[in-house]
Amino acid sequence: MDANDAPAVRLAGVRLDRGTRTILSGLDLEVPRGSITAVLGPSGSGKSTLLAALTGELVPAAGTVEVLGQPVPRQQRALLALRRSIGVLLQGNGLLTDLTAAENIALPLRTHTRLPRAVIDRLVEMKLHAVGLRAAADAYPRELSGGMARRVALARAIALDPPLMIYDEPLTGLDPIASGVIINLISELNDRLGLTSIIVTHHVHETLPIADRAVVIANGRVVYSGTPGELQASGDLLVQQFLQGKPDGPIAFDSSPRAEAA
Ligand SMILES: Nc1ncnc2c1ncn2[C@@H]1O[C@H](COP(=O)(O)OP(=O)(O)OP(=O)(O)O)[C@@H](O)[C@H]1O
Repeated sequence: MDANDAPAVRLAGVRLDRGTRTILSGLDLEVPRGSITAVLGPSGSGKSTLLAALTGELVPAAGTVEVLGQPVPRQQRALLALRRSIGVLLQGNGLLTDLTAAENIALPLRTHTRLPRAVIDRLVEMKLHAVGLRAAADAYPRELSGGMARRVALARAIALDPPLMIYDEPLTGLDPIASGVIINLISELNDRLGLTSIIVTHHVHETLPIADRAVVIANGRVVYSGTPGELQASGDLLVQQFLQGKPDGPIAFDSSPRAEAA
């Protein structure tokens, strides 16, 4: 299969350990190109661990992880090249406080390209425009609302035009209006720029409307993978417990595998 026809992400028989503990096992997943996939699951279920396997931070204990048509490399240079194709929006935004919004967005372009200053300035302007924040170019992060800061972080994550976007809890700490803006932006950027997006989140009800696929992980494995519509209709007790946020059911309230192993 041509690398461009391959799914954006493919996991086959993957097991992920942290130290001697198995966090997730039996992972078989495909994320189609162009899609938005919501990765859901209770706290401590291993969502961030799954993301770490996609970016090569965590080497699987078993199985294969392919991203953008190639196995995640172990060799440092090849890994860095792959990481440039993955835009990551982290929970804390990660903006540098002594740089303006525009300078924050320019940073990956300055670090990873040799483009002339004028071209970088133009690209930064385009990215700010893409997130609806052209007027905030010269503002420092402390001068921005939580929602605006998240949009600047998003503009920085797309600075190098990565084909794959990973969002780790993009709505955490935002009010409902700002959440709506971010979730619409994620959907719009995915469609307009032809990206593939993976959103790890607790915010099930805000995220499912823009998702093409949903994956639920709990108790160390994938308990659901399919469309959001089928997810809501699923009779699976684990899935229902998670969707309804009930403490009692097949997901242990403290779902950490450490508790299970104890
Ligand atoms: N670097 C690490 N070393 C050891 N254990 C870890 C490490 N990172 C995570 N874990 C453990 O792996 C398990 C899964 O954690 P992970 O952060 O992947 O879950 P999560 O679903 O992303 O949780 P949350 O929704 O709370 O962010 C947890 O029990 C956690 O304590």
